[in-house]
Amino acid sequence: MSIKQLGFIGLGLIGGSIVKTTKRIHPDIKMIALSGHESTVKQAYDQGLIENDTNACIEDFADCDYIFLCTPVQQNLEYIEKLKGVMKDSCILTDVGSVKGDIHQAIRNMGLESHFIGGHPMTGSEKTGLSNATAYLLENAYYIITPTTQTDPAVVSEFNEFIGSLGAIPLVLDYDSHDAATAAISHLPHVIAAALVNFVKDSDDPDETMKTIAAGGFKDITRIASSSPVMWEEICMTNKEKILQMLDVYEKQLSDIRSKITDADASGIRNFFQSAKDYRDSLAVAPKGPIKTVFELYCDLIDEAGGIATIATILASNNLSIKNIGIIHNREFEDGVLKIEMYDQPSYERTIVLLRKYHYTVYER
Ligand SMILES: NC(=O)C1=CN([C@@H]2O[C@H](COP(=O)(O)OP(=O)(O)OC[C@H]3O[C@@H](n4cnc5c(N)ncnc54)[C@H](O)[C@@H]3O)[C@@H](O)[C@H]2O)C=CC1
Ligand SMILES: O=C(O)C(=O)Cc1ccc(O)cc1
Repeated sequence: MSIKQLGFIGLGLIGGSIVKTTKRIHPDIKMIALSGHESTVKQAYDQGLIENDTNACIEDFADCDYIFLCTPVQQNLEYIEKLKGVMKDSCILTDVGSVKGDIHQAIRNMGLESHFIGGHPMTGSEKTGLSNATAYLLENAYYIITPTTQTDPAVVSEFNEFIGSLGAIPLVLDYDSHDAATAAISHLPHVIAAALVNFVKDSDDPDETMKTIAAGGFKDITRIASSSPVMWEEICMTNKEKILQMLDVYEKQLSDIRSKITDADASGIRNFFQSAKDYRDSLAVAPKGPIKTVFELYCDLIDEAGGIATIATILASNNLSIKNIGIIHNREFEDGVLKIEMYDQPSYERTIVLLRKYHYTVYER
């Protein structure tokens, strides 16, 4: 399918980032949008991103090839019925919501299964709004895709291709596995971060000693507590069962370490931290299983003529073939960094050792 027009309902951090990325990579694709605040639509128009300068009405979405629902998850559900009578036959409705079970249920209720592919970019931040959206937010992020049983595989493949063209890594999962996995690695951590912040707030003294001395560790683990309360309210309301299951298991973990501390079980305590450290340290290593493995590293480029050529020569003279190389700017390396992709794990590891030997700063991801 050649994509001519995309529609966006919601133009915040995620919707805005997809629009900005699409504009960067596919400048000929036309985009229209409606948003909670009309001023956001005007801003996007002024930035040359979308065609409309005031909120689009639902009927305007009739010519779209894909419509992206990019509002908080419960709001997304409300647009399905409105769009049903408007979408053209070949249109695919998709969403970026953090929970997939509810929207799949709503799609089934509406009889729209052959017209829907769920989506969830595993990237973002605690910030909100179009002003924080970037044309690089999706870069190298897994983008989970949850087709229905009735989505034509060819249509899923085209959608995967489009998502891949934006620099993200499409990964197909069923919606139930998605909701279980995200409850563990995203929803529960947000609950824990907020609980920890509330705990410190309630425990602090009138001089706010805890707040004053809070160091990097506390700030690292609680950054996501600054996320949108509306968004997290809606996620907890729609993934309730799975979040509760994960909370039960997590409470058991807390109670286990509590017992070890009570019993002064030194080796038990050490094992608790060692096992967490080993697993946490392994997160940087390339993923296993069905998840696509990408052997990418990032390297600060010395600001001089021939900087890339020097690195390419070092690698070539050591028989290391580069799969892909280029300067990128993304959310993590805003000032730009050299991204080098290798073909396999051994050459990835040798490249790191070699570049460090030549005093380059190398980041493993
Ligand atoms: N924030 C993050 O890091 C991530 C968020 N998501 C999902 O993306 C979706 C959007 O989140 P963000 O972009 O972060 O939020 P945001 O707060 O930055 O943007 C939300 C957008 O939806 C609009 N909106 C809200 N209610 C609306 C309504 N009833 N009608 C029309 N527009 C409405 C707002 O005006 C705004 O443009 C959510 O479903 C969230 O679960 C997915 C991945 C990461
Ligand atoms: O800020 C972070 O690190 C996040 O975890 C962002 C995030 C929030 C919600 C999602 O569904 C996916 C990613």
